Amino acid sequence: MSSLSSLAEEQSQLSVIYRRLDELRAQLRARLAETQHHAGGTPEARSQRDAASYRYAERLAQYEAVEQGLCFGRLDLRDGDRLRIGRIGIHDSDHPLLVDWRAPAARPFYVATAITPHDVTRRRHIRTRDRTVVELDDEILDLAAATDRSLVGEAALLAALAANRTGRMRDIVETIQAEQDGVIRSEPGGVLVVQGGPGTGKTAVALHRAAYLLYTYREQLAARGVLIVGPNATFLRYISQVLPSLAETGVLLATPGDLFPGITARRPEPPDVAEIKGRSVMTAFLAAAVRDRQRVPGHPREIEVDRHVLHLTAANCEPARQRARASGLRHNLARPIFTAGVLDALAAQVADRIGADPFWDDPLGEADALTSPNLLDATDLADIRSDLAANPSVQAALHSLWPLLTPFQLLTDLYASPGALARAAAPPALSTDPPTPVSQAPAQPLLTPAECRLLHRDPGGGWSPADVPLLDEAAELLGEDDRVARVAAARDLARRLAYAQGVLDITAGSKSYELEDDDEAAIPNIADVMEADMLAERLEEREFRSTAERAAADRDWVFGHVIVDEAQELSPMAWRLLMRRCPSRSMTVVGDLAQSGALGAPKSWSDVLTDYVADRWRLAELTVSYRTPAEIMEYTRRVLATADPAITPPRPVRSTGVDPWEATGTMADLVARVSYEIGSVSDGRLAVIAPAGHRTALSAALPELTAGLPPDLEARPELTTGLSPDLEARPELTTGLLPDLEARPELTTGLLPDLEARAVLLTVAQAKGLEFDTVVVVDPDRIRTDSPRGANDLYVALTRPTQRLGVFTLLPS
Ligand SMILES: Nc1ncnc2c1ncn2[C@@H]1O[C@H](COP(=O)(O)OP(=O)(O)OP(=O)(O)O)[C@@H](O)[C@H]1O
Repeated sequence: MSSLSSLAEEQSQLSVIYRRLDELRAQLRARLAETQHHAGGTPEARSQRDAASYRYAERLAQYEAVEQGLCFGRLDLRDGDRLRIGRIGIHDSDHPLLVDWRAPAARPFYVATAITPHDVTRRRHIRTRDRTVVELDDEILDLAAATDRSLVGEAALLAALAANRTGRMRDIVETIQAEQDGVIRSEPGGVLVVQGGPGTGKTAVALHRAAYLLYTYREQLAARGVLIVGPNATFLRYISQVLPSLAETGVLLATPGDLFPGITARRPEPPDVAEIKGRSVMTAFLAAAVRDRQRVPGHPREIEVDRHVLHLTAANCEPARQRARASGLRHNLARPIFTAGVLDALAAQVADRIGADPFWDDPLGEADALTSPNLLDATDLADIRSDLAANPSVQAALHSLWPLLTPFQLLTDLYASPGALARAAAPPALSTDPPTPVSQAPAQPLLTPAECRLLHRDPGGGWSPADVPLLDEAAELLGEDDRVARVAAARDLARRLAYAQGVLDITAGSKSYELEDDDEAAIPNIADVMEADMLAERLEEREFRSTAERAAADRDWVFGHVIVDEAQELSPMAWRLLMRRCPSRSMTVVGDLAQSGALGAPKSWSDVLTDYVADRWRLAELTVSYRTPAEIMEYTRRVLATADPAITPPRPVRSTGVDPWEATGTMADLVARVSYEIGSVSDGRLAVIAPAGHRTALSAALPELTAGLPPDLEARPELTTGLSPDLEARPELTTGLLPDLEARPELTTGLLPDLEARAVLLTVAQAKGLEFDTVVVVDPDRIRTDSPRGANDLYVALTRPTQRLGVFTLLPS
């Protein structure tokens, strides 16, 4: 019970903090208006203004985002000092009013105990509603009264855990526990693996770690950005409010399907196809597919050029192919070497015809006999070559032998051709090039004929998430022929240099007329301090874009830190892609091996990481389940034992006194059960988790389960945009969030379940990482048998509720 005087004291201090926040917001609004008021000016001035505007808007968004729960804690220190802890740091002149939760000074709020008090005598949790203090919860850190309780701020924590869910994840900044704090504040270098059972706060910790790293290592990370990878778009929507509420906006949230700029890969695909595409052998498979596009004619081909019939043969193309391959350049970059070689061979044929010296072998013409048999000189040959290069028939022949390829074209052609698939899969020993030494044992094919058949598909229809790492691998193998872009950039630089030189000439020229006074002559002129190239660089016209936006658009972008959530789901090929985006290997890998539903899932974290960092990674384990009450945890034990007997389930922190129920019956019985649960969930959320095969029947029987496509969709346009209404109204908070969904609303219609609805129908894959007050799992046996990793899927489904669990077996109708 909070005493009235304590409440009044906290209220008065809270009002001071909010007053200061209002002042800071007003200052920022004024500065923002000032920069937006100016228009025109030099490109440099415009660019600087845009950057300043962006900074002010971003800061303002941060100040707006912390309105709720701005101050949530107080530390009373042994020396009599008091620190108030909040979502951001706020100063009044040089006096700190509020300490940012990420600052070192705030750390004791999360880790101090009676036994290790860190100079804290009292920790106070302050609950507020809007700008009013509603409750205080004090812990006196007194060794005499110490118990072995391991929870920090237990009352506040249990209140947070018991609260109804909203369909959106909340931040946990007020009640972070000591083991979680250790992970959040771990240094950014190297790979940190965070392993923990369901509900141990892995996602929460990952998001708070991103906020912590951006705060503590801002210099280092702001320019390169932080990437957070989550399993699917529904999950990203679920977590998308956490970072803005922690006043951090500069993070790119993406699914693996978003990681190839220019496409949003959402094409559904059978798990066995995705599994094949995810195998590491696909690296060799794609390399073989690229080599297969570097051809020499199987049969001699004739090309007619200006009435000459020229011959393209394996013999005259093979040296060119070998030279191009030996260059070590990537396919598109090596192409000029190949085309040059073939053009030389064709030019030689033309030269033979038109330049042959008829008297070369004349026995009387001794002088002739010593010279070349051909009358054409090097210039003539060069002319012939360039005529040939411009000839459409020659161009078509070169294209068919060694085409310029995009990753999209390579994969589209490969999937569409059973022959190309078979050639790419052939064991290296059977491929003709390069020849394998006879002594070497013949290698296995990379894929079986049946697996190749699974990959076969017609062009069109979009890309699946499993295609994305293959597109990325293909981009690496093909390389980009950026000669045209480089020429354009050089021209642009020349233009800017000429302009800059003109500016300097004018200012230098004007100096001699204007500056007669010695004092004025001492004032440096732009021409004195800047060379033309420097000025040209500063005049570079740049559209201002945030780090997250630039990162999302650039395949070669290298992130400062990468956080992977539900990391157990990623395929070896997806890891290759992610490692390319983070050569520094500053990564946080968060997951639970026992929850993996993917075919070909890793058995250990070493399996995933050894190829990239050997054994140089560190492991942190989270052992306490905050989500799942003891009764439900106990019930799931049996399933976990079949999924992976070696795994110890996490320890629950609370119990609800409500045991899970089990029932068997018809669809009508299920409807009655679910309707009852919906009625009793009050303002919380319920999910029915069922095998995909039951989807149609269940949505017909239970229309209140929105099944991803709410019946009143027209009345709720916000559901079709992929952004929640509040984010739409606040574009600054959406920077980098779900950019693809914004641009492609059709993808969200019916594909993203509405988690904010009272009740929703989901498959296990859709429910991964989410949680609800009540969950009804339908047909557990079918979930178990639907996939080779069905026991893991069932474990995931059963561990989604925070309060109530029902398990219903449907009788066949
Ligand atoms: N310290 C904490 N204070 C308050 N709530 C917490 C705390 N830690 C975790 N939670 C809550 O517990 C729930 C589970 O957290 P989270 O989703 O991060 O777990 P997870 O380990 O990622 O689970 P899963 O593996 O099932 O996806 C969330 O509602 C989260 O807010």
